[in-house]
Amino acid sequence: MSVDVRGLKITIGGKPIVSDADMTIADGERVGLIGSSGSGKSMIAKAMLGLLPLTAVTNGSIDMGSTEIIGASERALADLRGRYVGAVFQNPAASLNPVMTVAQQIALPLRLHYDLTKVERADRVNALLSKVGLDLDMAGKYPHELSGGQQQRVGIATALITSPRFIIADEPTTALDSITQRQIVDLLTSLVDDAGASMLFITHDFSVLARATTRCYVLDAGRIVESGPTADLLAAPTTPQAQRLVAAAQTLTLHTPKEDSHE
Ligand SMILES: Nc1ncnc2c1ncn2[C@@H]1O[C@H](COP(=O)(O)OP(=O)(O)OP(=O)(O)O)[C@@H](O)[C@H]1O
Repeated sequence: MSVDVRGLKITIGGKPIVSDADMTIADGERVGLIGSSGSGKSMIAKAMLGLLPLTAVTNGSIDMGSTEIIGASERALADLRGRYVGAVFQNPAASLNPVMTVAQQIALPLRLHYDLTKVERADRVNALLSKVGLDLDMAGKYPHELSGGQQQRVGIATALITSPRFIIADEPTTALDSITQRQIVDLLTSLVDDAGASMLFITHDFSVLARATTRCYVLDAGRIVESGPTADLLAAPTTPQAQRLVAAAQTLTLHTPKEDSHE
């Protein structure tokens, strides 16, 4: 699904959080949004999901597969989130429901938005468990019984269970160690590509960005200051803001060790 953001402006309590942001994500494209802490990345993600705080004033346009998000009804937004847009968040432990089993968690979007039998739901959950690399005996476990990497695999399965056309990944690997980061980035990108979906991948780490995306936007203090192919931006950033981020990333390079499992 394509996403077209035009002149997005978010203000909270009179304070500008995002100013005149323009972004496009083509159907099937993986695009990054990078910026330092507090630059407004999550606010853009929340605006796309229709989940901004009630105190936020939003202007501009977010066209998502021909649906205008800004000003859409709660019902339209819930339907869009449930069926067409999937989200993976930073802290899997906090975004999973602690009293739901893995299977219940993954099946929840299906229960809320689709009229399927219990058996059909279980079949889809089992298929997705294997796609995200979790054993079927994980289905009955609770989040606290899983490692951080396994929890994020459940988060990815929950985001993908309805076969969404657009995935928003908001710092999905920040809470993980570097080996697990690499596995989760590779898993997410391959599942998104297999599904032919598009993705916005938010991070403050250029090395993760290089692995996850082909094109990216640099956000600084709520403004998009640079954009282009991720490899070019990483090799030759032109704005001082992007140059600072790249320099910081060079000291925090993703490890590429030989061993495969560290969960
Ligand atoms: N609920 C809120 N009410 C008021 N201001 C908020 C709220 N949430 C975030 N902000 C402010 O909005 C700005 C952007 O925050 P945001 O979470 O989008 O940053 P970010 O780039 O995602 O940072 P990080 O990388 O640390 O997650 C910050 O100045 C933050 O203090």
